[in-house]
Amino acid sequence: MSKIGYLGPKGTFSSEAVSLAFTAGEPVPYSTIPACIEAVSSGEVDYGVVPLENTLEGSVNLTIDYLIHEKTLPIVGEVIVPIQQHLLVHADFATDWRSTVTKVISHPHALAQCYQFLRNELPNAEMETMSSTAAAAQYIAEKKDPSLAAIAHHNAAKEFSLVLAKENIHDFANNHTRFLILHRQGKSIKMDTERFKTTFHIALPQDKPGSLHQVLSAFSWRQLNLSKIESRPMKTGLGRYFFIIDIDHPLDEVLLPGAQAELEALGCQVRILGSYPSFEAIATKTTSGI
Ligand SMILES: O=C(O)C(=O)C[C@]1(C(=O)O)C=C[C@@H](O)C=C1
Repeated sequence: MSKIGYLGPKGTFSSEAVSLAFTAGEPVPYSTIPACIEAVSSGEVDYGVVPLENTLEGSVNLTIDYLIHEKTLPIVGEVIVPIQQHLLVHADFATDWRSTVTKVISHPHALAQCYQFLRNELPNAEMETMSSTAAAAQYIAEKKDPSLAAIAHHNAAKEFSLVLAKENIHDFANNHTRFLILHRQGKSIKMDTERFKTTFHIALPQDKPGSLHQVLSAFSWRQLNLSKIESRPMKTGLGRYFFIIDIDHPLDEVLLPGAQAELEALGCQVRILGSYPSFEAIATKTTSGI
């Protein structure tokens, strides 16, 4: 049975992504995203599921940078998960949370996704970050303190016997996170989807005017649709960036190799990070409206 690493503990959105992407396998929790990527790289687990991008908060830079600068692993799939954030408190203090809660704990992305809610409903509460939403839930369950609340998935409430003091507290209804599935040898996985993507990592030649324009033309005249362009610092000096480009197309024998050859002829360094199925999950629990 395959082992699947994810950002734990049980009850995170990453663990939800694992159960949506895999019908079988043994999920293995890690306390950080780099630890999960390292476990895939060393062969401790077969697959890793890591968050990459959220519709409200943008990229998870830690994932991108670790994958590019530390351990480059093939991307073999992606799963897009609807994100519904809830305010969790200990069951003994479920009714008075508005007057008792002075600290809200969660993953930084989750706190940011609920910024307006926190400003309006708990304007004086302090925010504290933790490694994951479920780690925050576990912490407040252990502390059993009326001044503490966590923001997390409803599975975390179930896992740590907490109650949902307020449901669906994310500021915008269209809240989704993209998770990447990694495998050391690039072993592909089957997903129930028609959509395939290929991700290129591109380093432009230094200080050449119009290089980015030329890169984009290599895709545009081939009518290849790009679903994301991300620039991240190369960490070698100010103004030096690399690009991660997602193309809405599987790796074929003509179009993408042609685009790659054209980019290399322009002096770019190109790596294909993966060509993979993209599965979009639907919400498992209905929203009560925001
Ligand atoms: O803390 C979790 O539950 C995670 O899986 C991490 C994470 C993230 O990195 O953005 C994943 C999805 C949500 O956007 C909030 C947090």
